[in-house]
Amino acid sequence: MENVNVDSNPSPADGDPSLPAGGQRCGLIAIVGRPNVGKSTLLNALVGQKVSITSRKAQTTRHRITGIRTLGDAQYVFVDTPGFQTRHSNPLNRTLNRTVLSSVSDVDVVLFVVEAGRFGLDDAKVLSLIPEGKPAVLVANKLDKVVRRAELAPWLKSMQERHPFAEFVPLTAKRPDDVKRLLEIVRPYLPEQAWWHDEEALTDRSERFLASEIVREKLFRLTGDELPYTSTVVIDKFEEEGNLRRIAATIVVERDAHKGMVIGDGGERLKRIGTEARQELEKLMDAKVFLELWVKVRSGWADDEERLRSYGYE
Ligand SMILES: Nc1nc2c(ncn2[C@@H]2O[C@H](COP(=O)(O)OP(=O)(O)OP(=O)(O)O)[C@@H](O)[C@H]2O)c(=O)[nH]1
Repeated sequence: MENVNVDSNPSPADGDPSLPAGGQRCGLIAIVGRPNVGKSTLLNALVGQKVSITSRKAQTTRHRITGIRTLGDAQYVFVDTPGFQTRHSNPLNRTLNRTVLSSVSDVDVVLFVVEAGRFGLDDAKVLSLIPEGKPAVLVANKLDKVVRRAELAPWLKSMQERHPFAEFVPLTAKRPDDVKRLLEIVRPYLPEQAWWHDEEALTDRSERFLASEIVREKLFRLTGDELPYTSTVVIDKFEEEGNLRRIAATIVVERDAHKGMVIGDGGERLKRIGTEARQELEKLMDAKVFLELWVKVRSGWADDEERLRSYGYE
């Protein structure tokens, strides 16, 4: 498996207390809220193109980093809160919610997202999981949909009574100026400490890593249980030309029979893997993606480097 290290900087947990902060700020941020309030939209806007859905930090094994944004002296590290489930209340979800509680406790600040002017039972359930002592920012999203702005003031006041929020930010996640303002508001809540990630690691290399992970995800999803997990994806080429990414990847399998599984009848399956991966990468990278996929048998001799198909040229 390709081993791309997206985190070349030591983390605080790696233990270098002498590392000078140099006026830098860095912290973990969780974005929580019931489904459909706009969390993904907000996250994408907050991190811009520097999305890294896969990297992990040693000191936050309970979190998956969903994105990182470095702006001025501050590095914002956005993390997942696994299992933040409100749709169904069953014993499993209740257990998950307890996990969430502890994972929310680790972060420096929580962005609690609701739709401006609305607060329902689902919102209340999520809010109840945020510990009182944790700095929480009320993000009242979809402000553009609020017709009567005058009614927002009393609503904000009622929200103030529900929870000791540190900040109240009505905004439209789709408006860049609003998102920039939110970053400025969050900045003081990030502890003064050295960045955990270097800026370079967040751009090209993490996109490269992202590409291999997305192809891998599609590969396993579309082949089901048939394909052994020893199969891997290697990125052979990753080129950036403005708003275009040219990516060539090789799916490496153990046996000829596995190769057949990946390719499928008449190349159908490989084609789907390529198409789905390309579409998702385009969304994540906010760029046009040309993706070429090859399949190679690791121990094979005859098919080495055989180019099977290329996709993305439309
Ligand atoms: N009008 C408007 N629509 C928005 C805004 N932010 C998000 N949306 C829309 O709201 C819908 C839900 O957005 P998502 O970002 O998928 O919401 P989510 O909270 O991540 O949803 P889940 O993944 O279900 O938890 C999408 O159709 C978005 O386009 C906003 O500021 N204004």
